[in-house]
Amino acid sequence: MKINFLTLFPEMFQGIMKSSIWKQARDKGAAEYAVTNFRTYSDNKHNKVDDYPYGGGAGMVLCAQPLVDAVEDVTDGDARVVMLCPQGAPFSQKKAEELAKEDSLVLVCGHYEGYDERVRSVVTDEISIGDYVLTGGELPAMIVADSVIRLLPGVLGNESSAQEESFTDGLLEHPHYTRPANFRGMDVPEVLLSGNHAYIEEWRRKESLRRTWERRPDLLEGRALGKDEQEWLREFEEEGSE
Ligand SMILES: C[S@@+](CC[C@H](N)C(=O)[O-])C[C@H]1O[C@@H](n2cnc3c(N)ncnc32)[C@H](O)[C@@H]1O
Repeated sequence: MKINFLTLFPEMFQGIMKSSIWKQARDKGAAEYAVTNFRTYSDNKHNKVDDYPYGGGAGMVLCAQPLVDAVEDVTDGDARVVMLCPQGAPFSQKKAEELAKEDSLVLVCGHYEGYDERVRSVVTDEISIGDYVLTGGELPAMIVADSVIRLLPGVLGNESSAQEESFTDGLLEHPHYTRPANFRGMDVPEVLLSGNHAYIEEWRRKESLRRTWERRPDLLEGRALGKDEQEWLREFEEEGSE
């Protein structure tokens, strides 16, 4: 299996690749590793990979361009492209077993406030390692890779075998967008370009609820819903049944 890590911090992977099961897997020819700094794909003259969020707010957002170009360059068409993200599906042994059957895996490590929403256009899977927020996707990528590597045939040998962030207020965070306003035909929602902070705030609360309803309905169990939230939930349910 070839595992390619896309990261802004390649040095974080140096130790682990030379250690323990990771080293054994490589020595046995079961796993091959590549670590790619996606900053090298930036088409910005200063190699910038992040920008301010449309609609305002704290933190920086990873731009779509360098990441999408990097994914497209390192994949051979068949690779599973895994985005490490607190909003992804909870990681499990079952998922590790599924990934271990692949020949090629790309693990995308985010940073800052996360990704421009349009990075998702080149991603096949989104994985969260738990309901907490880490600084970057490097440790989660190592966790995912580690659980997969040890399942590869022959590797184990004789061994028997803050305020708006996700979960803070019980919901997943709303989608993010940064420049450009149109990326490969995908537009930033109009409201984020309006400059109207009240509308933007309302859109974010609603999309935060929608995302939670869509992805983690368990988080809504027992939640004391506000009047507007009840209304939005009815709206989502109606849209879903159309
Ligand atoms: C500070 S986090 C961004 C969190 C995002 N603003 C949110 O609230 O959903 C930066 C990066 O760390 C990684 N990360 C943080 N927590 C993670 C988790 N629980 N599972 C997987 N990746 C995580 C992701 O790659 C993410 O893009």
